[in-house]
Amino acid sequence: MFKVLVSDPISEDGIRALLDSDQVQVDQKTDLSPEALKETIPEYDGLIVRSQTKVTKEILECATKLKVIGRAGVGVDTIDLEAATEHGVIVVNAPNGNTISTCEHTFAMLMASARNIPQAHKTLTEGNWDRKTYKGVELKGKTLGIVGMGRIGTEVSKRAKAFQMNVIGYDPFLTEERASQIGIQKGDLDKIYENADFITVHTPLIKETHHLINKSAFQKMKKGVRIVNCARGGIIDETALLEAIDEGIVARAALDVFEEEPPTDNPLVGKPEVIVTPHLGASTSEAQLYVAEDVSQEILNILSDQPFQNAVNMPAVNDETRKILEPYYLLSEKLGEMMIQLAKQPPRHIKISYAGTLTDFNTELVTRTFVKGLLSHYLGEKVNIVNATHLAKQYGLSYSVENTTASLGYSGLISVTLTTDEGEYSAAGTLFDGLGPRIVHVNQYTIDIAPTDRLLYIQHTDVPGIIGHVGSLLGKHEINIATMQVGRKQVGGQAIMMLTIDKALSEEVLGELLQVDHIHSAKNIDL
Ligand SMILES: NC(=O)C1=CN([C@@H]2O[C@H](COP(=O)(O)OP(=O)(O)OC[C@H]3O[C@@H](n4cnc5c(N)ncnc54)[C@H](O)[C@@H]3O)[C@@H](O)[C@H]2O)C=CC1
Ligand SMILES: O=C(O)CCC(=O)C(=O)O
Repeated sequence: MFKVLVSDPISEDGIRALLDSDQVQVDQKTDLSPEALKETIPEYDGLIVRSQTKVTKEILECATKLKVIGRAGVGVDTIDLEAATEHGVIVVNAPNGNTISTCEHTFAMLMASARNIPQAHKTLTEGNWDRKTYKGVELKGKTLGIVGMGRIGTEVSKRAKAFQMNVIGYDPFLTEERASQIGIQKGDLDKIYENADFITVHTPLIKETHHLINKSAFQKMKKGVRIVNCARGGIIDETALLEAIDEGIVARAALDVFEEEPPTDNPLVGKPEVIVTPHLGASTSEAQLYVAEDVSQEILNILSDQPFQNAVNMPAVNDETRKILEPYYLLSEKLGEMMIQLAKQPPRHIKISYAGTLTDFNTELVTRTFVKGLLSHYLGEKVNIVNATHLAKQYGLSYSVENTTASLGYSGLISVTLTTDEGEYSAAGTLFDGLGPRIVHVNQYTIDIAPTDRLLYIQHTDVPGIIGHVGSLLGKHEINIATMQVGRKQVGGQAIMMLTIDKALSEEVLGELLQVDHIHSAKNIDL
């Protein structure tokens, strides 16, 4: 039975799939302090949060069983992603469920700022009938600048078009073609600042977007611009915004989000030119239902080892690709385990080449599985496909991946080279129809062996009688040989022998083997 903790208020109907599952016990504890969360988190396999719970490094360090964090929303800036990845915890979000609600809230803020609705409401409820102060502006014919043309930005642009606004969008991924499909102009920040009567931001809060709208940006804007932020506090520099309002550059600001939430002593809150809402963009019944349904389903999928879509620290693989690649996961993991045991020094670099049909797919998970196999031999269960490449980096182990045409006649081939300070180790594997994974090259010798539990790897000179010696020595020690493969590059030259055996050789037996003339090394390989 898996245990999932819901630590923020989430739609109960939305988590129905989890509540009804007989594989999962759900605990809803929405008033935990960070200390209390640290104490309780070790019990849980899954955690569902909105933006209230801050999933910090310290909490993740205590989360010894945690496999997945579900963010019922888009922004994952309240989760320490690096720490989650390091601890092998998959983070999934619900990127689509609150798009419309947030877009509609943005539009409500835009219109409220055009017509001074909250300010007018306030004066009237205070007993004043003031029609002069609150003269507004029309949207029709005005220019709206949208910074961030992702899901929400795009929906905002559609609604702005319906209001007959001119829209200029800026996004590093916005092409001319897409802009013209949506019916907007593609611009850059300067074009937006120069032309926009309204500006709305819809980017994530990341290093590049922190204080994206700053003092110098405000200096370039049209006098009387109205600005909306329903994305994240911190995209707009609040100090610079305050100055720009005081200087008369910004006529109105409408903010749903703040650098500090809830805002304390924030001079923007209460300023007559500023409309504020307490991070309500996604607060509709519909959005809360959708995001809770989406993360619940993802959590169920992850806990039951089914495909999932919205991991932010893992690549998504569709069902069809997964079916094709799944057998290669086992092969690549075994290759990784084998190669780390073959290497005599710590690896510095891994080069993975994919050939044949594998080049048609996103093989990132195959790569991660290889790295997992390689690391887990020494690091054990703490390594998984979420943190494998991250951990590799921590150990100074770099990797590169390439697609090649050198499939050597196999339908799909994975070739790997490990570089160490004292040389390279290589291996390649494929899938044989009906036979499953096979290792077909080791250190440039051609062989054909299934990566089963226990292998014996021998390097020797190609002379008559070696196979007999090995066979009788293992027989003497009652070690059964299941299969044996010999690979050589030329007659009488260096050769390798790989055996599938039923039990590992003790140090003594390995020692005896090394006494045999022409045997240079022998090694148990545990897979
Ligand atoms: N107020 C609220 O309650 C809610 C806020 N949000 C926030 O809204 C924001 C946008 O959400 P979505 O549209 O779903 O995300 P999205 O990922 O679909 O779109 C974000 C876009 O920003 C673009 N971008 C990144 N850096 C940029 C830069 N420097 N300049 C211009 N564009 C840049 C990206 O290319 C991407 O297209 C996020 O920060 C999210 O957390 C989302 C839902 C609710
Ligand atoms: O959970 C919420 O209401 C916040 C939503 C949000 O900001 C997001 O999805 O990024």
